[in-house]
Amino acid sequence: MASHLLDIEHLSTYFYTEEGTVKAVDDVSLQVRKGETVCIVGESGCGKSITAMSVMGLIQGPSGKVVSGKIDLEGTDLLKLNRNERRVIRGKEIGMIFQEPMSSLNPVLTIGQQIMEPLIEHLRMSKKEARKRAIELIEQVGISRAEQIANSYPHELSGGMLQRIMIAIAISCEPKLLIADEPTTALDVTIQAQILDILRNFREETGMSILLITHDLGVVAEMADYVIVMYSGKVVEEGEVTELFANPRHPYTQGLLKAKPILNQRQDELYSIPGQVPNPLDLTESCYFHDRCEHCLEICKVQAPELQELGTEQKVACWLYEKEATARV
Ligand SMILES: Nc1ncnc2c1ncn2[C@@H]1O[C@H](COP(=O)(O)OP(=O)(O)OP(=O)(O)O)[C@@H](O)[C@H]1O
Repeated sequence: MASHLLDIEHLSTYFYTEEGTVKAVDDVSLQVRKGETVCIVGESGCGKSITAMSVMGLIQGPSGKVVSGKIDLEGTDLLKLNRNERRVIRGKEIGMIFQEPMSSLNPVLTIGQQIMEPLIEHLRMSKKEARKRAIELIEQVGISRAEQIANSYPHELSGGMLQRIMIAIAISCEPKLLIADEPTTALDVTIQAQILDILRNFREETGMSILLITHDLGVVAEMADYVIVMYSGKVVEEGEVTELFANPRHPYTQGLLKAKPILNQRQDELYSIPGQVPNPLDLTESCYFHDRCEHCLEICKVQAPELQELGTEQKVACWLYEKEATARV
């Protein structure tokens, strides 16, 4: 079995607001193996982005804080590094692509300058070398007229092109891990497929790992080896993609899969999970999904279930499987 590149253990990240404490990420553990794509899925507000921002060291204090846990990248606990060491890891070992490329690019620098920056800083390239590599990277992400694009400013490019440029920047130093937070959400489906192709090809060529955050199960089906389902800051189910899609155990995962449109099949009404994600300031000791769950038991209303292993590599936090889980121990 391939070894872990990223090992997150019991991570908790909170926001201390005037209204109370938001446990955005609450005791989350997850692993990403070398060369593997792990997808984190869940509805808006489940803690997917804050998990990624915690790995990147981008949680904004003083209100936001990683309160406990370990984020281990190939033996280095990132939470023990100082700001400068973290910045080096961020550009060189871990690349990140955000949902909105426009807000991550600098409007007054050319595309070429922005791709050159990490090459000069982290790989110590000369300006000339960095410029040459920047042009190659622009070509590598499928943009023609690379020279001309390098001299353009962000506002001159389309959303799909900007997202490709973000990928070029993120992969420029050949990171071991690429974190992509909803990288295709703002794009139309054709461009979305092209962007996913670029990521997949690059993964195959370099053997990097990808941590991909999405609410789109179509993207998960295309990209993931392993899936983590989050709900209200917690992992509620996880497993190999084929196993999880074939046999989803948690009622939340089942609902997400039911809500996914099926290709070539006309559905008169798309299913959506009834109710909403609970207010993070109003969480009790219950299973957070209980009031949206068709299978709610009495215990679900008073006690949250632990994440338990079920069979090969699937884990679920749900009282419905308690007997099955203990029987296997
Ligand atoms: N700066 C902040 N201050 C207070 N609460 C925050 C802050 N940032 C995020 N949160 C809260 O943390 C929780 C998790 O947010 P997160 O952005 O990780 O969700 P998400 O699953 O990525 O959703 P989305 O798909 O909408 O980005 C949410 O309840 C959110 O309101």
